Amino acid sequence: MGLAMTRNLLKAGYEVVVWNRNPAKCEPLAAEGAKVASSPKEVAEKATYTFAMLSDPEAALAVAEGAQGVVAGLAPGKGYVDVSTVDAATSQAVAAAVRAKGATFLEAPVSGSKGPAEQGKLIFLTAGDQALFDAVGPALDVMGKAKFFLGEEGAGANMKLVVNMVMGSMMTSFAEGLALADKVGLRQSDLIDVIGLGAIAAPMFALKGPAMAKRAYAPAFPLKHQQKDMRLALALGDQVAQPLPMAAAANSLYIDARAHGLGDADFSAVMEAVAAQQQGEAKH
Ligand SMILES: NC(=O)C1=CN([C@@H]2O[C@H](COP(=O)(O)OP(=O)(O)OC[C@H]3O[C@@H](n4cnc5c(N)ncnc54)[C@H](OP(=O)(O)O)[C@@H]3O)[C@@H](O)[C@H]2O)C=CC1
Ligand SMILES: O=CC(=O)O
Repeated sequence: MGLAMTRNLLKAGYEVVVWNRNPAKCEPLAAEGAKVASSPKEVAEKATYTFAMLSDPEAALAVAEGAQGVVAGLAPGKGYVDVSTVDAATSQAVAAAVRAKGATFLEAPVSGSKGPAEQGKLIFLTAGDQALFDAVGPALDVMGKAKFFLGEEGAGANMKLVVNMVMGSMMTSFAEGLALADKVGLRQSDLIDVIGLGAIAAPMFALKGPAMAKRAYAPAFPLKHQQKDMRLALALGDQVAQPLPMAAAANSLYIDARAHGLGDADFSAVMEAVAAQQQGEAKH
């Protein structure tokens, strides 16, 4: 995600300084004009606005608050925009550390996958310092097709988790539908067409369905990240005493798929966990 988003900033003429834990991943961006820093701290020292796109809460905290982290390089007049999908508590902790340095903070998780990231069509779900939202608005417009400012930090993270909880449950339901159709002798391609013509049509089903029918899962949104989002959404439900039985059932399928080595496959590979359950039943 970070690679595609940075490419769009470079194409739009922004001067960009990049860092990645595995430095080899910076090489294509360096070839396209980005400068490479040796730490997140150096990025924050060199840039006015620092963006982070990281896997999970642990990574977000390490990169923000580590000895060579972003916060160490911040100063008044600078801003930090974290576009990773994390929970509200992580975002709030980072916001406090950023503000203690006199800088501003915006959480801005994105909806939309690898394709929208490449096409500059992400949806930003932001919250935090509105002045920073206004300042980086033109850059968000380069990377995305829409941006929402939702209030205090935590609101963007919560919105993202709710959206991805719905998406994750939709995907498991779709996988079960494909499996059931196949078991009763229906063509999965017919099911995809029928769903696509009716009120439950969704771009996700049209995009992922044909590959799922072939049991092919080239990664766009890694399954391990979808499972992380289900886990964080369920924790959010616990915090506010909102039962989420559908999401809990879906999460157990993602956990199953992860345990079977599918964490780096696309999240549609949850189909394999559904299929494995079918085979398990057949043996009994
Ligand atoms: N892919 C998608 O379709 C979408 C993803 N997202 C969210 O965006 C985020 C990134 O997703 P994506 O790009 O797909 O994920 P990747 O797994 O491809 O990238 C994760 C990034 O986090 C870095 N990282 C992980 N742990 C650490 C750490 N401890 N310290 C420093 N860096 C670390 C990785 O570095 P390294 O390269 O060194 O491993 C890598 O740069 C996730 O939060 C995901 O949920 C949101 C919308 C869509
Ligand atoms: O977080 C994933 C997405 O597709 O959005």
